[in-house]
Amino acid sequence: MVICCKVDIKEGEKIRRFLLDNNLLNKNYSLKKEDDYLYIPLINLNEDIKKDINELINKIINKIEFVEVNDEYLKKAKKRQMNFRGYLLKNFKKEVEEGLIALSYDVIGDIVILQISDEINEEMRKKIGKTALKLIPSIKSVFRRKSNIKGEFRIRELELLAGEYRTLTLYKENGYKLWVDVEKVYFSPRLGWERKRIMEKVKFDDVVVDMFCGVGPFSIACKNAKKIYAIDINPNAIELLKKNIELNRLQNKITPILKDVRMVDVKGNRVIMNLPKYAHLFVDKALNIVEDNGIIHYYTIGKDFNDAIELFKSKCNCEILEKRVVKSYSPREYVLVLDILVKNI
Ligand SMILES: C[S@@+](CC[C@H](N)C(=O)[O-])C[C@H]1O[C@@H](n2cnc3c(N)ncnc32)[C@H](O)[C@@H]1O
Repeated sequence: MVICCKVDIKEGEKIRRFLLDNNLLNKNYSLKKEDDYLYIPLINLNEDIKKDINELINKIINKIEFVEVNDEYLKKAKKRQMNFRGYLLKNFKKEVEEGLIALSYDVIGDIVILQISDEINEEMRKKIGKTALKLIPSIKSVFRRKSNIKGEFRIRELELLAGEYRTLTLYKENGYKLWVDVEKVYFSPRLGWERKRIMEKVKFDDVVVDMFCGVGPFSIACKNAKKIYAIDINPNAIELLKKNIELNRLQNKITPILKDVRMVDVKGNRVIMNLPKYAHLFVDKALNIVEDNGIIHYYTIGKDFNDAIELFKSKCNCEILEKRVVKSYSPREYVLVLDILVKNI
């Protein structure tokens, strides 16, 4: 049995608030409406407390009645679910502090990718995966990063921890949609804000060259431009890019090109170089693509901007319009972006 305060429904919210503020509300049960009355569950009260409440509540309303109600009558309030980070902190605090399990994870469509070290045994990894499946909303598959990003295609190995083995998913950001295969192409949802920043800079008469386009998130973010050349060497990325062009109805603007960018002959006034680890090797090609007074969005890895600035200053007459840290890369390094106005070469 649960003790409830039975009050006129019109006074219900006022009394509920009062009981909540005084820690008298029993949060394990829901409130129940019946006819013109509201039954508000209370924590266990002895007769003295009941008398005190009565006096207090009588100052707010004239009549209050305490009734005992069968607890099945009051629907049990849903226990507030712990979130996944809370679960990790509660059960794996030491491993989190030692860097074996990361609190951050990537959600790409209905797929989540966790960061759990090989040092955590397989049984435990799968247990964490199953919990992620329960606690992270709208998720169908849980993977963990099994390797770093590697190779020319900049992809990583994944290990399925829970849910279905499916790596293709639909991702939404900044008002556009993208098919992404988390196993076959590079994709980072952590660049969503950066893509928005570029999106806001694009002008209607821009010709964009996205030198390392992947499935096309930057190219599609530039959809207000006049023309976009989207280049990548990974056939899976270009296949998905083609689907993404259709999905976002950009057939008239984006030209997909499956080639090594060094073999592509195009020109543009806005060049995107999103290959942070190796972009420095492609600066000459970018300078060959960019028109005078065009802009290069140069992504690189470093602890500061100095090397990148020196590299460009040594090769052309340019001005750094903007520079910012995009995300962390390793404990002491960041992914950096510089917007470089190339006046002439
Ligand atoms: C870091 S990913 C970026 C992908 C995409 N811009 C994004 O934000 O999701 C770099 C991409 O460059 C492609 N790539 C690497 N070397 C290339 C080259 N020489 N020519 C064209 N694309 C290349 C890889 O296949 C990969 O898809």
